[in-house]
Amino acid sequence: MPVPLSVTNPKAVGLVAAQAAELPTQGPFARMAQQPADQGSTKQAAAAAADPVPAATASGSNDWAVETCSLSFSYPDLDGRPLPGKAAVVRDMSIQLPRGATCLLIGPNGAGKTTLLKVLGGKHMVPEDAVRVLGEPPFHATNLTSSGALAYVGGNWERDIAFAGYAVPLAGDIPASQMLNSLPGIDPARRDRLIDVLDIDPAWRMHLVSDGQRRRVQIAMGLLKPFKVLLLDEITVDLDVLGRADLMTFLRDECRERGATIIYATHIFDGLEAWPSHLMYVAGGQLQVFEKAENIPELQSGQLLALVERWLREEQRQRQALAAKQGPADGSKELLEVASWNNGWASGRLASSMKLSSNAVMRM
Ligand SMILES: Nc1ncnc2c1ncn2[C@@H]1O[C@H](COP(=O)(O)OP(=O)(O)OP(=O)(O)O)[C@@H](O)[C@H]1O
Repeated sequence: MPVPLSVTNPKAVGLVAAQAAELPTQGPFARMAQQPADQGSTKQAAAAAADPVPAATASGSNDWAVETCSLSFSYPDLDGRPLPGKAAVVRDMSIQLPRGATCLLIGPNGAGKTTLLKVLGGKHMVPEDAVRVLGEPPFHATNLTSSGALAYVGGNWERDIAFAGYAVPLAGDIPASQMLNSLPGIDPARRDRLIDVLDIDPAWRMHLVSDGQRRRVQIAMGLLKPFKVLLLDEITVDLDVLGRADLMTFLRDECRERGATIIYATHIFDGLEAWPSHLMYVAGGQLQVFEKAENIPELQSGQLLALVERWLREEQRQRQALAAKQGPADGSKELLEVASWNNGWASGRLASSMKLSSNAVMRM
C-alpha cells in the first residue's frame, strides 16, 4: 500500500532513500524517491547562522533547540502527489537555533512562514533527518508535543462546521475558568500568572467574548504547559497594545529564565526591537536571512520596521520583474490536464473543484 509521505525532500537528503528501500510500496512517493535529485535547486539555503555552526548533519544532536537540514516541503494533493505546477512551499532550508533563543520569523504573505512553523511543530511529515527539535524529529517523536515540550499556537480558534459554515469561532457557552482548569497537571501558579499577564476574567463566557478576549484565552491555553520550544504564528493580531506588550515580556522572560526557545512569526513590528535574539527572513519559501540580533544594526537603532519594509519592497520588486519576464500565467495547459470534479462534501459544503483547484484530484 502506498505510504502517504508528503513530498518533502526531492533530493533524497537524510533518510528518504533508506525509508523508500524499507517500505514495500509502489506508490507515487516511491517513484518520486527514485527520481534523480533536482539539480536546479541544489543551492543550499544560506544559513548564515548566528553562531559558527557545525556542518548541518541533523545527527540527532541535542545541542540545538531547532535544527533543519536542507528542509523542503510541498503540500501534497489528495492523490499524494505535489500540487501540479506549484513550487515547494519550503525550499532547501538549513538553520540551527540555540536554546534560549527568541527568533522573529519575518516574510511577505505566502512566504511559507506558517508552513515552516507547522513542519517544525510536527504537523506535517518530513524525513526524520530534515528537522530536529530538541534533538528529535517532531513529527515522529510524538512525545514532544504530547508532553507540551513542543508547542504550536497559531490560527484562530475556529472550525468548519457542517451546514454552519467555514471558520466558525469557538463560541460554546463555556466559562473561561472552566477551559483554563480543564488541563490536568497544570501548575496553578503558572495558570494564575497567565491569567494575570493576559488580563483574563475567568468569568468570561466564550460565546459572549470579543475576538481579542477569545484570543487571550486561546493563548493562555496554549501556554499553560511549560514549553521548551514554542512556535507562535501571529497570535497577537487581536490583542490591544497593552496585552501584546505584556505577553511579549512574559515570553521573553520564559526564554531568559527557563531557557525556552521561541520562534514567532509576525507582521507587527512596533516595539519589538529589543525582543528577538535572532531574526529570520524568508521569501518565496527560501531562507534569506538568519542572523543574530546583535549583528543587525537596525535593531540597535530601533528601525526594525524600516528594515522589514526594505526587505519586502526588494522581494516585491524581484517578484514583479520575474513575472514581467515570464509573461502572464497561461492556465490552458492545466485546464487540459486537470479535470473538474465534484469531490463530495467537505465541511458541509459541496467541494466542487474549479479549474486549477487543489480539489481536482482526477488528472487526465
Ligand atoms: N493546505 C495547503 N495546501 C496547499 N497549499 C497551501 C496550503 N497552505 C498554504 N499553502 C500555500 O503555501 C504557500 C505558503 O503559505 P503560508 O501560509 O505558509 O505562508 P505565510 O508566509 O504564513 O503567509 P501569511 O503571512 O499570509 O500568513 C502559499 O502559496 C499558500 O497558498
